[in-house]
Amino acid sequence: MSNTAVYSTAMLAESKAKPYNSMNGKLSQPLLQALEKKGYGYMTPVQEKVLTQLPNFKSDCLVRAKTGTGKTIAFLLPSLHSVLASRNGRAGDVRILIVSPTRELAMQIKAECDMLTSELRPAIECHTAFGGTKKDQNLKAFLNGRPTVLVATPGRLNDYLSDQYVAEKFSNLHTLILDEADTMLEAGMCFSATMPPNIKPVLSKVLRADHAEISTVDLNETPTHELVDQYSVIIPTISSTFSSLAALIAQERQRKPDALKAIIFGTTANGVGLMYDLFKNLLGNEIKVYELHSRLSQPARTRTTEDFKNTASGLMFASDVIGRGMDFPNVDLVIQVGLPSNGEQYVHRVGRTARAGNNGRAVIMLTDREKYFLAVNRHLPIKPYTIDISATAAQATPAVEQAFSGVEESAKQKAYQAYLGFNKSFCKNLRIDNTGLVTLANEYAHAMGCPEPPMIDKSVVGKMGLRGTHGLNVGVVQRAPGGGRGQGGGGAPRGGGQRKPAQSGGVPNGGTSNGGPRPNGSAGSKRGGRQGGGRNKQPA
Ligand SMILES: Nc1ncnc2c1ncn2[C@@H]1O[C@H](COP(=O)(O)OP(=O)(O)OP(=O)(O)O)[C@@H](O)[C@H]1O
Repeated sequence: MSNTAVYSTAMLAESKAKPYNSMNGKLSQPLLQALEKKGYGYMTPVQEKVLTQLPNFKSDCLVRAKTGTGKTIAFLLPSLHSVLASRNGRAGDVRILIVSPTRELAMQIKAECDMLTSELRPAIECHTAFGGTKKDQNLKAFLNGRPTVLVATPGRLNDYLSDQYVAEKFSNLHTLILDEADTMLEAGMCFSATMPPNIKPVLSKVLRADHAEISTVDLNETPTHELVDQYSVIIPTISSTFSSLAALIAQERQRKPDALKAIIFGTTANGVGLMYDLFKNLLGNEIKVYELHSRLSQPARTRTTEDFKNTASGLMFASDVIGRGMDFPNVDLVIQVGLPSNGEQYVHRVGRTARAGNNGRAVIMLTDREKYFLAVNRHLPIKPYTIDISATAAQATPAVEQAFSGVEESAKQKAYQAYLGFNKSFCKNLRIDNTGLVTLANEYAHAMGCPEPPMIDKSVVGKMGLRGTHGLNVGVVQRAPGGGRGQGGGGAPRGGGQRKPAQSGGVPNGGTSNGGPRPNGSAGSKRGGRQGGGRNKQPA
């Protein structure tokens, strides 16, 4: 399903975009036929520039264009065309390697590639390789098949390349594409909406010195889309987060009572899981509520991605596994709760709405302490939210408290721990010391309805550098078998949070691996597929 063809074709035609049929004879005919079948009659600006301004389709190239403007097709078309035109290399070799920062984006790129190659006879194969899936099965299909195109995430790609036999299949590589290159290079052709200056020196290792540079973004212009109205809501303290979010969602739902489709980003996977639990209790009878983050099993992530792509309305609570590149049709609204890691992350999240020419809205909700983000990122077109939601937030408090009484204590414990871990790295910006951080986290716990601060395992406290900090409830956290998240779903407290004497020293099952300042951080598994912690290399 796609919202884009109808809009884009009309809008692109109106804006005098170049029609794809002008590429007859220059681009492989079956590729053009596939575009026509899909209803993509005109090039988006980035596609036009890549297809008409590159010295040739084999040129190294750095491309920068705003989010949601069709970069995927812009890199797939020239690389597919030139591989089809060259046709040398052994059958079964990978000719185009696309490195993607997340699994969800890898699957989306494969879908776009399959669409473009659907008219080719014989067909060419596009494979994926990413974590959370059965490696042996994927590898067998990869080795026995003819994976002309491979879309991979860095960890699994590294696995493949470290096996010499498997690496052989890459020896005739024609094109390397780094999608979302700025994240990829923290870790051919490079494509991104943002390009922080510290990435530039690394680019010279990937691209030839004479590489082409294509940008559809004025360098002084903000990379967010002009079609997104962006607002900030400043709340006095963290303790009103949940009631303010409830009030904000209620306010935004009034704009589209029957069919709001929104993504709500949180800062950590477990914090997102908690918001999902809360809002499922609060609004689950009125609107579909989804969660997507790294603590879910891969099948659950894949299913939710598909469901949310296809739904007309719903609230998706998400971490940065879908912060970049993901194309969910018709998202009306993006809400960010808490600090994004930086301005680029803010921009990419906002880019999940107003895609392919649709309008969208974005709201960032920050506490008074966190509002420095707006000053630091003054170039972003964020205006104060036009409606004062403080009164409705106060009215929403009893319902939020009631909904929290049905949320598992272990979910609150994990969200609390993740909050500490995430904000530890922002202490300086927030102008707080360790005691101040714990005070904030305890306010957050209070807002979740915890009568006292949830217990933190003493080893986690050590890893976070919070040993001896006043206000922490330190002990040895025991997880229920299987990682501490129950299988049932009835909301009864279980799992984490049982107290044992701190000196007993037993390392809890899976509870200690994410204590540091990395976003999205503590362990657990959950009904509906939330997983045990620590092993996931994916962001968020
Ligand atoms: N020429 C076109 N005509 C109509 N729709 C198009 C065209 N090109 C791309 N689209 C559609 O526009 C949407 C956005 O494209 P895409 O996901 O490639 O954006 P992007 O620039 O990579 O965004 P991001 O920076 O967020 O990764 C997709 O649904 C895609 O299929």
